[in-house]
Amino acid sequence: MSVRPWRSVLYVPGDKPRAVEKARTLGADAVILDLEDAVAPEHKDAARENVAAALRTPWPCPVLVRVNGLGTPWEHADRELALRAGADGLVLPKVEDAATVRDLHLRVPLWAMIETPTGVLHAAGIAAAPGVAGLIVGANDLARALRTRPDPARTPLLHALSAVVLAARAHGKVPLDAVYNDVRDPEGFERECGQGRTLGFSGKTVIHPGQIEIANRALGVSEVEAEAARGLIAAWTQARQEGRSVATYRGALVEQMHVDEAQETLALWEAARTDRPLA
Ligand SMILES: CC(C)(COP(=O)(O)OP(=O)(O)OC[C@H]1O[C@@H](n2cnc3c(N)ncnc32)[C@H](O)[C@@H]1OP(=O)(O)O)[C@@H](O)C(=O)NCCC(=O)NCCSC(=O)C[C@H](O)C(=O)O
Ligand SMILES: [Mg+2]
Repeated sequence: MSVRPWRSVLYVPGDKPRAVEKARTLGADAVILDLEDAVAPEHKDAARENVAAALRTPWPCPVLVRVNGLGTPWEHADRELALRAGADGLVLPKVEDAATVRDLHLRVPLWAMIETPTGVLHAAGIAAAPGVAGLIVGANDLARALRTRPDPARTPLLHALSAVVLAARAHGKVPLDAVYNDVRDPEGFERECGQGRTLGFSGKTVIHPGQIEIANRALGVSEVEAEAARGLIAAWTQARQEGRSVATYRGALVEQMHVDEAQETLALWEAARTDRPLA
């Protein structure tokens, strides 16, 4: 089973060379070099050059480039740069329908940001489009568009968050949760990571080095979980050897889907400990 962890995916402003270089060393599962909202209009050209330079040397993790959206003055130059410079994927903001994705005919995996009401309503079609590797929630834009009020439990966004997970999972794509804006609130961030994992997200997009380790822990497989997965598989194997179709482990029913889940858990646990060249 080939799996890759996406526990922490770090946005780095493309116009900050020092932050970009630092990002190589921070232990994020992937990095997004941002040309969009983190970069002011007057810095867009410099950011593009900086990102091109950063992509000339190898990275220890996948590097995606977030380009400016369709209809902006920068969209063509950004896309051209991401493709020419050899990014591992392109993050497209504010994707609203599958036709947009299909018309791009990209040669690299596309990560579609779902951050408008229309994008949420069309998330399943977007996830199904060829070339889409994953869906990323943009909760700042979405909250603004929905006119929700701030809520630590994210209650007003739960429907949309689940819609994104549902769409991505239905089509075998990776769902990534939104950023947590308060970089000085590790407890709140950890709570939100846990909520995202409970909802079914594979990982969390993060904006600060201090959030990476927390996301890797909260969305990763712990030693205790790996041990439980091994125990469950052993209980199942023994039951099958004894001719039984079902087993129990620690008092709970075990069926084939639980074994599949345990195997995926162990593969993720293993993958987080090894170098993972992109397939
Ligand atoms: C949020 C920040 C502006 C905080 O900056 P600052 O207060 O300067 O942070 P620190 O002083 O604590 O920084 C300490 C060192 O860490 C480096 N650093 C900081 N952030 C990053 C980063 N993201 N990647 C790599 N390195 C980083 C600093 O350079 C310091 O290093 P050193 O000088 O060696 O000490 C800032 O963290 C930041 O700009 N974060 C990224 C913001 C961003 O990318 N925003 C856009 C993506 S989020 C988004 O768009 C949401 C979505 O679209 C939606 O709709 O929701
Ligand atoms: Mg956004």
